[in-house]
Amino acid sequence: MLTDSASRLITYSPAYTLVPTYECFNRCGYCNFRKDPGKSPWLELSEAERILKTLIGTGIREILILSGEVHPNSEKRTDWGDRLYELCELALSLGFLPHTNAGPLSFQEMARLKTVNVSMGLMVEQVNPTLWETVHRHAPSKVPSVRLQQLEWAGELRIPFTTGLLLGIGETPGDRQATLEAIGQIHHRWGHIQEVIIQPYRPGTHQSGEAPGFDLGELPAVVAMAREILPEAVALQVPPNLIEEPEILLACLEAGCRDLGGIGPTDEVNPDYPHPQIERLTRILEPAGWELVERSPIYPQYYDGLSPRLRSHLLNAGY
Ligand SMILES: O=c1nc2n(C[C@H](O)[C@H](O)[C@H](O)CO)c3cc(O)ccc3cc-2c(=O)[nH]1
Ligand SMILES: C[C@H]1O[C@@H](n2cnc3c(N)ncnc32)[C@H](O)[C@@H]1O
Ligand code: MET
Ligand code: SF4
Repeated sequence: MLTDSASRLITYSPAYTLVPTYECFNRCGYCNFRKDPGKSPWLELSEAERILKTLIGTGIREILILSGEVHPNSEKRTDWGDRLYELCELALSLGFLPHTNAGPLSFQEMARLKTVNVSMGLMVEQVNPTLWETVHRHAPSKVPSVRLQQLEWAGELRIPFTTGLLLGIGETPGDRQATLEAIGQIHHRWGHIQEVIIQPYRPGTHQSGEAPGFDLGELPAVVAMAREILPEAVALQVPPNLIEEPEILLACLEAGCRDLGGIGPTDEVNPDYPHPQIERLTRILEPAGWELVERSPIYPQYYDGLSPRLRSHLLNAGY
């Protein structure tokens, strides 16, 4: 049977995650990534350079800068912002394409990081404020209005943006719909949301609290709802390392998911769930008629909006 090859492409970004610091003043109950403030030495530029140089020629092109958060009022906040910027600048200078997710930023911090990132991101998680009484009880960064404000500012700044939902943290199906609608409204205003991650919470071995959990069998239906609510131009992403069952992954693709996110040596957020190898994913997808292809951390429709400098870095990286 001849399939329309264009519609059967699934994208992913060969990525490596650099962590400026694991310290975070928030304590999301489901987080296996965070360390207490002061307990995680910041990544030195010399160490980052050593790591990045080992990645040259390996096919990795995205550098995900994923960070714990220094409190906005902390006297270390400026140094933290500087370190984020310098790590992005270093990655660019070595031929990589940075994508930063460092939690909520001030407008100025975001504007500055825009100059050294081809795209950025932040999960909305959920817009249900009652999660503040449970998993987000000690996480001021997770107040829904704070997260949505970030998406607005990213739109105003014309930053190609990745966001998403975290499922299984106590939300109702209605909350999921409301979160998707909120993201859709902001995209309608600014047109900058390149992709929405539909992320199932999975328990790890380092988290501080519990979360209700999510039945992975429900994931395709949430993907289908997201496809229904969000404009076609907004790609849907699911994390293959958190979906061990090939049947569920394939059902998510049938439901409209077209992207598998950044795939690389380690999932720093969920270290208990290593990313699958591309060969294994190909073995799962191809018999079902899907072709797995590489993409850059910025989706093609946003290339023209890049600064000339970032555009040249994108071209030099082979996109
Ligand atoms: O390996 C991971 N990559 C994660 N990424 C990386 C993401 O898949 C890629 O950086 C983007 O698709 C851009 O290529 C995130 C990026 C964001 O902007 C926001 C949230 C995430 C979450 C994860 C994650 O849990 N694990
Ligand atoms: C980087 C993103 O990873 C998600 N995240 C944080 N902890 C977990 C977990 N245990 N399982 C799945 N996703 C998680 C959050 O949505 C965060 O914003
Ligand atoms: N701390 C940020 C957030 O929760 C970055 C991802 S979590 C490691 O949005
Ligand atoms: S999810 Fe992000 S904000 Fe929450 S504790 Fe972990 S690192 Fe901090």
